[in-house]
Amino acid sequence: MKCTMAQTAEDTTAKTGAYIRPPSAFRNFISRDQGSAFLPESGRYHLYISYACPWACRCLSFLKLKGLEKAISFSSVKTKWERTKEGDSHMGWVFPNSDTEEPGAEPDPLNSVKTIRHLYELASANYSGKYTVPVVWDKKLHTIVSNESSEIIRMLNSEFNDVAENRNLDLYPHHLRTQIDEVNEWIYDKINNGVYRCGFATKQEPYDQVVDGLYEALGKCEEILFTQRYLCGSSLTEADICLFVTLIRFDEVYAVYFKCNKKLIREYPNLFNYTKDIFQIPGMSSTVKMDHIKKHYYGSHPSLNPYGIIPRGPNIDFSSPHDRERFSS
Ligand SMILES: N[C@@H](CCC(=O)N[C@@H](CS)C(=O)NCC(=O)O)C(=O)O
Repeated sequence: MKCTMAQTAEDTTAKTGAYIRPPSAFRNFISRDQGSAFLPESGRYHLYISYACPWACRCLSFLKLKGLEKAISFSSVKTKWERTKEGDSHMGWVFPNSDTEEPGAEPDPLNSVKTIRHLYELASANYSGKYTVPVVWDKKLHTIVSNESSEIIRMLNSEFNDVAENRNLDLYPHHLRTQIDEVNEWIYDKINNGVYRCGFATKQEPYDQVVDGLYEALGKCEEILFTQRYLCGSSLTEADICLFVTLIRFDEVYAVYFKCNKKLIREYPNLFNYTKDIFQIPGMSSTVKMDHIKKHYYGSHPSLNPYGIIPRGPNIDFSSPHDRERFSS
């Protein structure tokens, strides 16, 4: 590690040149169980996201698909990382000063702080990890409940059913759990995190290793999606949302920015049509703000893109027709 305090993504590259993602620190679970410190009450929680961030957009997707917009508020930070404290070189997520400064981003509605870092400092005075989104904030106890997307999506899926408009939608159903866990594991390692490990590698060898694994895994997905509509069969599950957030960013950003250009998603017929299929599920397109995605990645890591130029293309139309209905009975 290059530094121990106020880390950003670029700081988490080991001496070997391989990018290592540190674990999340706030791991409480909102639960319906009696005696839980965090009960799933309507109006109690706020989800802080960045529309650019795939991990945060997993959570936003669950919030939308489950119909939790009235029960859980959410807001997005600005696209580009900025200085989070005077006299400190840390760069991170910041809130705009007004609703009009950057469309889609809002000033902090709860604590009137200027940065996500501030929220972490409010929640824990001696916090020394990364200041990441997503963050689930508890308005009642004035603290962070969780900053781990894989756990936040489980809470949104199962614990808020009393207040969810789509309470019958179960994206992690019992009979598919083993299969979803198994798929998630290699997709996370080789694809979701794989693109970052390609992009943030600082030596050729770790890049070569990861990029090969990434394309093996994409090939495997392409094969699975040749015979079935979704990763775990005929119904949408958590595994699909987790893959989607990476696929939707792939050709627009990762192919160029993270050097994942061996093959584009639009060159895989099944993966490309599948991405459009999920994008077109009601609620999902509102989780994709491509201007936020492009401005963030191309503008927030000066060591990867010193001039911050945003490539013009390819501007894919994910709302165009797809062929996935061929699997409907
Ligand atoms: N394990 C976390 C990872 C979240 C994460 O890495 N978020 C990135 C944005 S895509 C972030 O906020 N990075 C801030 C930084 O690196 O300082 C999760 O899945 O929730």
